[in-house]
Amino acid sequence: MNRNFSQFRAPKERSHSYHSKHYSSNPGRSTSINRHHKEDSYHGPYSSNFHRVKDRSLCAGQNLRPPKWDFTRLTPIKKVLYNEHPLVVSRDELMVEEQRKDLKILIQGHTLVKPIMSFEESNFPASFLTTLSSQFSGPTPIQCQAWPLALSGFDLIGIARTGSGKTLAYLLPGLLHIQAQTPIVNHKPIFLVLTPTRELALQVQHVCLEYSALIQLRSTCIYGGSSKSNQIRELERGCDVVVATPGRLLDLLEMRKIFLDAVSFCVLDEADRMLDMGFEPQIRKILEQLRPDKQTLMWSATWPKDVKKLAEDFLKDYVQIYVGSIELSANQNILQNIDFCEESEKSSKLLELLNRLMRDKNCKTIIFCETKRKVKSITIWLQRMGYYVDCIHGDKEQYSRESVLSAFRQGKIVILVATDVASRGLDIEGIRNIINMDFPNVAEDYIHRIGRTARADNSGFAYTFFTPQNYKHCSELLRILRESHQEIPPRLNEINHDYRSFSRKRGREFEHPTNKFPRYSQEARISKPYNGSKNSLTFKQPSYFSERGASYNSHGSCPSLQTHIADSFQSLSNASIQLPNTGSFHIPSNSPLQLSSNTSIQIPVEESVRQVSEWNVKMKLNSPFIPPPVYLNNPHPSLQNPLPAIPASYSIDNTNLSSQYDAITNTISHQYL
Ligand SMILES: Nc1ncnc2c1ncn2[C@@H]1O[C@H](COP(=O)(O)OP(=O)(O)OP(=O)(O)O)[C@@H](O)[C@H]1O
Repeated sequence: MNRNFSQFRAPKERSHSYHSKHYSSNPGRSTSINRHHKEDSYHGPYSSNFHRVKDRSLCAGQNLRPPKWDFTRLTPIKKVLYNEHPLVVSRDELMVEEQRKDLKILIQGHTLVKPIMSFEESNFPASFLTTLSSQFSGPTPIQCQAWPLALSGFDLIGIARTGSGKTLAYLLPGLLHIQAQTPIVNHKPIFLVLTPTRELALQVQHVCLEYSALIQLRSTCIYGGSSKSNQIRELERGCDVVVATPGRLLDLLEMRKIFLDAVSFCVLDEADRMLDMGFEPQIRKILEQLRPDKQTLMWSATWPKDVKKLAEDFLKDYVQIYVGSIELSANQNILQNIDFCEESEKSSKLLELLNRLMRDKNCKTIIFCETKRKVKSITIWLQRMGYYVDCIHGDKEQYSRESVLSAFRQGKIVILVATDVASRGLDIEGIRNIINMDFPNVAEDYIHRIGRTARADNSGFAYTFFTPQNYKHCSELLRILRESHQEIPPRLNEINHDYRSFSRKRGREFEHPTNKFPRYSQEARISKPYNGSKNSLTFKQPSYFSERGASYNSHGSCPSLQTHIADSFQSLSNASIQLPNTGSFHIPSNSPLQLSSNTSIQIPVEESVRQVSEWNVKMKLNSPFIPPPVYLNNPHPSLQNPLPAIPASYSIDNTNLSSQYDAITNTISHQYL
């Protein structure tokens, strides 16, 4: 693209007659445009080569073919809309360099487009400026550089930390781009935003609605899990912007309910995530449907190699903007805590942590887990512990996902347990803490997950349980911590050093020298018959969070959970008792049980009562259960009655065990469960 910067000019004004005819009242708009173009005989690129869907079971987009473009008939795209503000013009190269340095902007490609310093310098329409100024004090660094570049018609790749305002960085130029184009037959969309998740699509649509209404444009959100017919009806009414997830968009394309041949401004938000989720073929199919001369923008907080390939294939002569660092980097306003522990310790550590965090009035927290099953079991467990918590994962119906998110936004829920479906792009006010129950499989996900806190200029906390199974991520984690100027835990350096030297020496999976237990046999169990009884004692190394370890009692409602005694006691037929590493146990030397620290024993209750009667066992709660202040502060009616605390420990002596058991069960289950 050969660009001469003297070409920069304001978007060509539409004639007054056009505006009054087409934009005076939104509802009538599509009809008037249809009328206006009735005589147009070019029916777009789909007219001859569209293949009807024959088999719905085939993967989405299977029947779509790239359109054949007749460039002689295509209306030229007006891409260059930028009019430099006199203040920007007056800054020389040196000043611009300084400015980029201050804002930590790195730019590759066309470096001549200067960043702006204030909303006024953007030359946006007055309605945008008023709204922006009423919400924010000035543009974020990515907005400073991306707005002038996007309005100058460049394809671009924008990489900036989580929560840095990337959504507005692409939405506002996109909306102005629509305004500058010649009106389209049938009110087809001109601006397309693709997002990896439904929640992100809805969120982008929410922001888009606010700004598109200011310039009388219409935006529609197309996403899976909700009614197609409503979305089709919306499309039939005509729209200028479509925010979509790839699967549903391809469905509607195949059904010929949407046509993308007029799209001349396309955004891939969280492109790397879309590839992670296996959407690459779908994205390629969709991009093939768009005009080849369109303007394309890709956005992410991280930029792995496979997305670069996609960019090479679909972007032309593009500019790359990095804010902060070229390497993947986390938001520096997040204080990142790493807790080195065993899998089996996570549950008690989580409780301790939540007890502490929930004392703070500002306590909105997301707990990320690796699997849907784990999300479900932790949610049930925490609900039983009395926390007001709900979850979101891919198995949930869409309406339920949306209602949980809405309750979380409104503060009716203060803890959200989630899979990575919530790790990207979600912008929810007031999230203070992120807990990584499991370290994610890739370091990028760690950055995105913790990026749900400290949005815009706020700060936040991240807590990550780091187990030996995660040691392979040591060096990446170290790099992320260093990049974001965090204090490096000495243990992490140690582990990294050991991991590298051990894996070099052995050429196999690392085992830390201080390992006392077989750390990689997550599900290793030893079952021993107990006195010939068919009930057996089960030694279990992993925590009850382990998916296969979770079991349910005869009522099918209550998970039998190790580690925390409250759950152990309320489970009637199958309970577990954590034997803490405190020496409060007297176990006869001839017992078949040989305990090691962090080992827990799962014993059916009947057996355990009989068994413990022979020993003198003192059982302890791992941490005292103190009702979180959310009960006291929360406006939700079910949470207004403060609950009494459960004592930190219960003693059971070897007399009258059943009645002691009943008493404790009553205290715990009647009050809390
Ligand atoms: N100029 C600005 N000044 C202050 N806050 C802003 C500004 N622009 C946007 N924001 C706010 O910053 C928050 C984060 O914005 P946004 O969701 O666009 O971030 P993001 O960079 O897309 O994050 P992620 O990478 O996590 O998706 C939003 O609440 C948004 O309203």
